[in-house]
Amino acid sequence: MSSDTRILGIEGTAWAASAAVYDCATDDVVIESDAYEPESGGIHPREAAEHMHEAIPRVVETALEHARQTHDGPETEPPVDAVAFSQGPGLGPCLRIVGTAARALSQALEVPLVGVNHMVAHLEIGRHTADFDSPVCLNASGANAHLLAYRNGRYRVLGETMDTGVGNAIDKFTRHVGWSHPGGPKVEAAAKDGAYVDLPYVVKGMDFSFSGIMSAAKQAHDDGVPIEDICFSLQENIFGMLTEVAERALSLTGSDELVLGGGVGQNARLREMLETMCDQRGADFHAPEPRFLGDNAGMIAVLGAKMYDAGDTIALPESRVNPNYRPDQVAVTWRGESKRSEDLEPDAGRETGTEQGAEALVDLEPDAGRVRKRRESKGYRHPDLDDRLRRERTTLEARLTSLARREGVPTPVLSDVDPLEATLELEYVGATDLREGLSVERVRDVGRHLARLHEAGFVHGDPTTRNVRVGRRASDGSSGDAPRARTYLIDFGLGYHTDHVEDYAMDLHVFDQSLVGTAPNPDPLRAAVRDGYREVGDERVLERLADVEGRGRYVTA
Ligand SMILES: C[C@@H](O)[C@H](NC(=O)OP(=O)(O)OC[C@H]1O[C@@H](n2cnc3c(N)ncnc32)[C@H](O)[C@@H]1O)C(=O)O
Ligand SMILES: Nc1ncnc2c1ncn2[C@@H]1O[C@H](COP(=O)(O)OP(=O)(O)OP(=O)(O)O)[C@@H](O)[C@H]1O
Ligand SMILES: [Fe+2]
Repeated sequence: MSSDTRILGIEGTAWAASAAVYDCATDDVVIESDAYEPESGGIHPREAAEHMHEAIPRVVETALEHARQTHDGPETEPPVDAVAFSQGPGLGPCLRIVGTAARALSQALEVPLVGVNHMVAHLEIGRHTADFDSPVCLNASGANAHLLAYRNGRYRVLGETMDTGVGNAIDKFTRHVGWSHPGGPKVEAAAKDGAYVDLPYVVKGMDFSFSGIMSAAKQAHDDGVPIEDICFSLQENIFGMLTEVAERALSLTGSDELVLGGGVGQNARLREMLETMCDQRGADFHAPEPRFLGDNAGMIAVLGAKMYDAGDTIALPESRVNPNYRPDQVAVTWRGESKRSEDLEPDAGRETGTEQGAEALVDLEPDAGRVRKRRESKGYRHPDLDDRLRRERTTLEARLTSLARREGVPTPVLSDVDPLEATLELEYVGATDLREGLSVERVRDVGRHLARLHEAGFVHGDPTTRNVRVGRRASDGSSGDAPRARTYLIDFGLGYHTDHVEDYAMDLHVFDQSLVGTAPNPDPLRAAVRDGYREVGDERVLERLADVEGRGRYVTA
């Protein structure tokens, strides 16, 4: 940033009472923090609030003192241009103390207030320190875990945890085994001497869930499995899941930049996996220095400065805190024209040669009417897990692709499968991916197709706009009045049999998120998916979908 803006930032959403001064001219960030460490158990909201009450005035005073000393204007001038604070998400009692302190300071110093979304700050600090243009952001913090990408003035949630945040999941396990909070660093240390044991691994499109793996880990501990092995395997699976969905997000958006944010981002194994994944696919990876990863006011001050420079300040009546403030609720005012393009553009579809998906390399041979798909070994994954996933998914893809066609859903005909080599040979279908050919009619078809699968008792598992092929091949010579082109579902490797309404709703939710993440005007498309689904499927699934979407997952547990 080229301005000479100076901002005081205040953070206190859960455990870190923190204040910082950011000076745009020098790009210096000075942070003063005081951590709350629970005597036993996890974070108690009331105790955390008491900590904020005590520590916030102290850290703010230290930061302000620094601001005064480094201020070279007249003494009558305030030492900073604005006060930025974490407005949410976080623990209500903590947020209110921070909000009150920020309002008081802004009045005393006679400078404006800037209300910062803590999650957006976790990702903007990485974009700032990396100087990336339009990265995909993986936020791995205590109370949250999600993938975000910028599109049309907002950070869109491409994928997220379906239950607890990643740090909280780990902390609950360590509480179960009697270790003190926070557990993440202890798991990291114990994992150094561990060996791999099988644990659940759950991703659904770009969403994921930790409840299954955490119960299995607790059970393994109760059954006497060595703690080092559990810690090692927890890291391999949990971070493997996060890395896999991050790769899927890169593939879906066509971005070649990834940034990491959040307290769990301090974990060296997670960073190593993300780095390896990005290397393997030719993308750039950046993790900010550790002081910017865990909760800290530096990230609040830096984003506060960008917002202030964009004129994004708030009046007192708008300054109420919001414990459930979602990142996609923030109107992004501070991102000008980007160097490459306003929005992320997916890779243009190549119709011959080799296509790199998130999981596989696909050789396209449209003239021969076939494709060969090979699930490549992933260097970031533990070899045992890698073998297991590649085999399981290849077998499932073969089985469910055929099963779906028997249920009347267009899919490629399978000509060969080799689970050991993780390869498939399939019919070449469609003319382009749905991503390049979105229309209301086509997504309505997808709604019908998904309903047919669900009526037959299974889910696709990863129904994104890239996993739908549309249109005829040019050689079909179809024109104007010809029957409407078909809409094919491909890539069933994450599918599974289930009779749970929740799983069906999640399947729709995954498709919905891919529309929101990639379509310029998603709302009519989202309505059409539901219309198509309603024609064939069960209304209860749509009701559950509304429920899935309405769930406030941004609650510190
Ligand atoms: C809403 C806000 O209050 C919340 N903040 C938060 O959760 O604190 P954060 O500093 O981002 O993350 C703390 C988590 O980060 C984990 N953690 C810290 N060091 C770790 C390490 N080396 N390996 C794994 N986890 C680690 C801790 O166990 C803890 O669960 C959030 O951002 O979700
Ligand atoms: N049967 C097919 N006919 C035509 N094109 C195909 C076919 N299968 C795959 N493709 C093309 O290759 C791309 C990648 O294939 P696929 O989705 O199966 O791989 P993947 O690595 O599992 O991808 P991802 O996990 O990113 O969805 C598809 O988006 C599509 O463009
Ligand atoms: Fe955080």
